[in-house]
Amino acid sequence: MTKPDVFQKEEHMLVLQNVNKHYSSITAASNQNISLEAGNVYALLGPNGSGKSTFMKMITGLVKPDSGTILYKGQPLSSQSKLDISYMPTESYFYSYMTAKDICKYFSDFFPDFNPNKFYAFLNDMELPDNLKAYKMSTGMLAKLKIAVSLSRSSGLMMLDEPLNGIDIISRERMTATIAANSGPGRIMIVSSHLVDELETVSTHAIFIKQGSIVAAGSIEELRNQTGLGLVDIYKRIYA
Ligand SMILES: Nc1ncnc2c1ncn2[C@@H]1O[C@H](COP(=O)(O)OP(=O)(O)OP(=O)(O)O)[C@@H](O)[C@H]1O
Repeated sequence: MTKPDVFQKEEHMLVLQNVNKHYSSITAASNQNISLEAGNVYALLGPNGSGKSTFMKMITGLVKPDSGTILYKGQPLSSQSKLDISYMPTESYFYSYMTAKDICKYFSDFFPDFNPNKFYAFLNDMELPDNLKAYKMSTGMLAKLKIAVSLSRSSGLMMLDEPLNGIDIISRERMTATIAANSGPGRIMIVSSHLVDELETVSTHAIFIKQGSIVAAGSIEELRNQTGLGLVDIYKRIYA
C-alpha cells in the first residue's frame, strides 16, 4: 500500500494538493494529496477523530483548509462548483416540525437539481411515510430520510458521512444496495462508515486516514491483491 500520487487528468474530478487543517494543536488534515476519479465509490475509513468528516467538510467548503489546494473538475472550489457537490452530515438537519412531504418541498426550492419524483420513489422503497413529522421519527427513519434527500440530487460529487448509523442490519443491506445503484459514470461517491465490511460491498476504492494523514488509498481490488487481505483486515493492520 502506497500513498497516492497526485496527477491530474480529465477524469480526475477531485484533486487535493498539500491540504492541511489544524484545530489549535489538533491535526485534522495533514499534507493530504489525492486524486479521485469519476465512476468510483470511495470508502473513507479511519477511527474516531482521524479526520474523515473534516476531509468531507473541506471539500464541500464548510471548513476552510489552513493551506493547500482543492480542485473540482480542474477548478478551485467556487459557488458554482459547490452546486454540483453534496454532503450528507452525520447529524440530522431536518426541522422537527417538517414531514417528508415538507422536506421534499423545502429541498426542491433550495436545490435546483433536487428530483421530487426520485425522492418519493426512495420514500416508497424505504417504507417511510410522507406525513410524519421529523420529531416523531425514529433514529433509523431519520437516517434513511437523510439518505433519500441526498440521493435525490444529481450531484457529480456526493459525500455521505456515516449513512449507515442507526439503521438496522436488514435495512443496511438495502441502503448499501441503494447507494451502489446511485453510483456510476460521471459521479464520485465518497462514503464514510465504521461498518467496514458493509462498506466494502459497495465501494470500488478505499481511503485510509490516520491522524489527518492519508496513509493508504487505492482500488479495493488492488489493495486485496497486494496484501492478500480483505478490507476489514487491512483496516486492522493499519490501525490496530
Ligand atoms: N470544529 C472543531 N473544533 C475543534 N476540533 C475539531 C473540530 N472539528 C473536528 N475537530 C477535531 O479534528 C479531529 C478530526 O475530527 P473529524 O470529525 O474530522 O474526525 P472523524 O474521523 O470524522 O471522527 P468520527 O469517526 O468520530 O466521526 C478530531 O480530533 C476532532 O476533535
